[in-house]
Amino acid sequence: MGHTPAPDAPRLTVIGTGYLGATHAACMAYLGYEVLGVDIDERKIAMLSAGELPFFEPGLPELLTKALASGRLRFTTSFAEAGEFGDVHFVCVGTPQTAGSPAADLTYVDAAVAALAPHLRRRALVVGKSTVPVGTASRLTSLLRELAPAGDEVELAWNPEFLREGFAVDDTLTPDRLVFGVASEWARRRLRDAFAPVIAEGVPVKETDLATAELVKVAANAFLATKISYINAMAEICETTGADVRDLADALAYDARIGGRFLQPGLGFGGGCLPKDIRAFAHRAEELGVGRAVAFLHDMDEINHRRRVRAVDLVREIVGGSLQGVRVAAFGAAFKPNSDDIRDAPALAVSRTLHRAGAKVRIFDPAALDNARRAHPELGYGENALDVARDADVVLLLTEWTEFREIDPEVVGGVVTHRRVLDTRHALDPIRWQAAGWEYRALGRPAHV
Ligand SMILES: NC(=O)c1ccc[n+]([C@@H]2O[C@H](COP(=O)([O-])OP(=O)(O)OC[C@H]3O[C@@H](n4cnc5c(N)ncnc54)[C@H](O)[C@@H]3O)[C@@H](O)[C@H]2O)c1
Ligand SMILES: O=c1ccn([C@@H]2O[C@H](COP(=O)(O)OP(=O)(O)O[C@H]3O[C@H](CO)[C@@H](O)[C@H](O)[C@H]3O)[C@@H](O)[C@H]2O)c(=O)[nH]1
Repeated sequence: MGHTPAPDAPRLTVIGTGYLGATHAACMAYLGYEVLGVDIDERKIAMLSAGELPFFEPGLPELLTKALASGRLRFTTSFAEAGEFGDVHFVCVGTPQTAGSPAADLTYVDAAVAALAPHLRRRALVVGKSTVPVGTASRLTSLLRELAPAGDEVELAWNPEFLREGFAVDDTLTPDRLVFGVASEWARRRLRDAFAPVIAEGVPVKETDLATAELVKVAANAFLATKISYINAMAEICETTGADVRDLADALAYDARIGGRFLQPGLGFGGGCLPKDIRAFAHRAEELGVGRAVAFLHDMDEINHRRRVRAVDLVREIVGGSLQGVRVAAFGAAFKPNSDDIRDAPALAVSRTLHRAGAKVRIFDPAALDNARRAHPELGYGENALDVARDADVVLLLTEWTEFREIDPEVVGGVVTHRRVLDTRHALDPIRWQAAGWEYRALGRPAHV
């Protein structure tokens, strides 16, 4: 904790202490600020106060411990305490997809602002970090001014967050950029005060209006989702022409204008962000009468979904027909490696479909096993990769954890019934697996690879 707070540094609250908020709170305390984390979930607050992280994120437990020990980080469920304590309040609550609709569910954001506002009795800045449909900030500004005793003294800004799970600490301490959506010079300066140590490291700051800041976030996620779906669309073409999407992607990536990042073909995107964000963006554009501008996002969503369908079809092909009674070893449940997050996880979607088709699926994941078990008790689970591979008719690599990449095909081969593997993430070395007598298949690659 080598950072010294500036004497006039604002005191921060972080409302919503999930993947984003807990990371933000611990990192800001690490950077020298006095921080109060606020959540309505008492269990979460008790855990965080005791230095226990309620989710898996590399590097964050250590940072949380240090931040608590410094005395600069505390947690509470009291909005009165938050209003009394904070000069700058970051709103980090969830904005999931609404059940039965593509729209973002804004009830948590509205509730958080409505709970905080009555306790804002002096000049304060409320900063939205949650991902929201454009126009939300303008609506929340009116709500704040109506409910806050300090009235016009309370301002709203938008500071969208771009961190990736698995890299959340680094992405928070050294982000690619900061985006500040502000409506006044005072708000602009206050936000700069709240990020002074990050800005001092040379991180670029883009200052803009509230609507643009809201849009930057969904535009970025829509672009990333489109890039992934683009290469997966090419995988579909490869599958019908006998071409190899792995070689295609590698060849495209040499062109610096295209680049190889987010061009990994495979089972497609999942998680608590990209899927729901592209749906909410398309929906919001339709509400605004400009749906045609981003109508392609519906196609991106469908391409993404078809990868999951294709993976199941390929399992059928590999086992030669019916899935009834087929024993499947599923390596992975999390939506990506280095995370325990199973929100819209492609891996679990495939396992669930196979289970519904009569297969006997057993899953192992290094971090997401408990979450998967809780959410899908109907599926089978094992304590390690070898355990779930025992007597399997086919092995599926669904989440590309390093542990799975490095697994010895000879050792796995010793416990399965049939040496057949489907690599949905292009994470295994086909030559090594084939040399060990495995029939190796991968999405978007010809059977002989
Ligand atoms: N997870 C990420 O990597 C990430 C990255 C960038 C942006 N975002 C965005 O950040 C937001 C939060 O995402 P998350 O993944 O951290 O979600 P999450 O579900 O992990 O956390 C949300 C937290 O908000 C709390 N909460 C709900 N209502 C509340 C209220 N009224 N008052 C106080 N707390 C309340 C919940 O109890 C929960 O702890 C979303 O808008 C998401 O799109 C997430
Ligand atoms: O080339 C690729 C890259 C990613 N994925 C998949 O795409 C999903 C999303 O991956 P990633 O973007 O790394 O994870 P998130 O933590 O969801 O982060 C995204 O969503 C966050 C929440 O909005 C943003 O802050 C981040 O910038 C944005 O990358 C995962 O299922 C990956 O397996 C691919 O299939 N191919």
